[in-house]
Amino acid sequence: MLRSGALRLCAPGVLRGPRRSAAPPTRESRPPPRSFASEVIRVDLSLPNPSWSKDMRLLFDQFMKKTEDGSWKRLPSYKYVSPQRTEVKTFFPDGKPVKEDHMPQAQLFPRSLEEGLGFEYAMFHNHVENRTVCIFQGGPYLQGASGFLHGGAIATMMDSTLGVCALTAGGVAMTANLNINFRRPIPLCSVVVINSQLDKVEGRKLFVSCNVQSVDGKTLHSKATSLFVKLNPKEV
Ligand SMILES: CCCCCCCCCCCCCC(=O)SCCNC(=O)CCNC(=O)[C@H](O)C(C)(C)COP(=O)(O)OP(=O)(O)OC[C@H]1O[C@@H](n2cnc3c(N)ncnc32)[C@H](O)[C@@H]1OP(=O)(O)O
Repeated sequence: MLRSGALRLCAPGVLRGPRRSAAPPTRESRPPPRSFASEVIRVDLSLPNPSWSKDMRLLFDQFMKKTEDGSWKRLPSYKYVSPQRTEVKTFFPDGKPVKEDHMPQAQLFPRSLEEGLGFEYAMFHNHVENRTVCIFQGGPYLQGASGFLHGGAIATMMDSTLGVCALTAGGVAMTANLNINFRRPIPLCSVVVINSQLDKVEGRKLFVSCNVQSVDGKTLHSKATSLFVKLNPKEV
C-alpha cells in the first residue's frame, strides 16, 4: 500500500480529491497470458499511478503523443500478482519475457519498492535513432544527502536506461563499465529526463551514453558513458 506521506510529498494535490479532467491512461489490470493461472493479474507499471506528480504526467502525455506516428514506443514493464507469488517480469519490446527468474521472489530492482516510494518511471524508445528516454520520479525512500536523491539510485536509473538502449539495439548484454559525472543534485520527488543513445557498436561491444536533465532542460544533473558487452549466445 502507498503511504500517504509519500503521496503527499511526490504528488501534492492528489489527496485533495480525485481528478476530474479527461481520463489519462492509467495502470490497469489486464488478462494474464495463457500460461498463468486465471487468478493472476497483470499490471503494467510504466503507466501513471496516483503518486505521479503533475510534471511526470505531463511528460508522459508528451511522449505518448510521440508514439502516435510509430517513431517512439512506450516500453511496458509488467508485474504479475497471484495469491502464491508476486513477480515483476521484464519484457523486450517484442513482448518476449527477458528470462525466467531463478527465484519466485526475484524482482527487477527498480520495480521492487512500493508505489510512489521508490523508482517511478516510464521508458520510451526510438528504433530509428537508437535512443531511449526515461522519465523518472525518485521517491522518498531514495534519499541520499538530505532532500536529494542518492547517487546509487541515480546510477540505477541511468544503468537501466542505458541497458534498455543497448539491449534494444544489440540483444542481451551486461554493463561492463559505467562512468558517471554527478553535476547537480536531484531534489527528492522531482522529475528528471534521462536521454540515452547508442553511440557505437564494435563487435560484441555496445557503447552508449546518457544525460539526466531537469524537466525544463535548464539543469544538467548528470552525464554518463557506458560499455555494454553482448553475452555469448551460449550464456544467454
Ligand atoms: C529491451 C527492453 C527490455 C529489457 C529490460 C531489461 C532490464 C533493464 C536493463 C537493466 C540493465 C542493468 C544491467 C546491469 O546492471 S548488468 C549487472 C552489472 N554487470 C555485471 O555484473 C557484468 C559483470 N561482467 C561480466 O559478466 C563480464 O565482464 C562481461 C559479460 C561484461 C564481459 O565478459 P566476456 O567474457 O563476455 O567478454 P570479454 O572479457 O571477452 O570482453 C569482450 C570485449 O569487451 C571488452 N571489455 C570487457 N569489459 C570491459 C571493461 N570493463 N572496460 C572496457 N572494455 C571491456 C574487452 O576488452 C573485449 O574487447 P575486445 O578485446 O574484444 O576489443
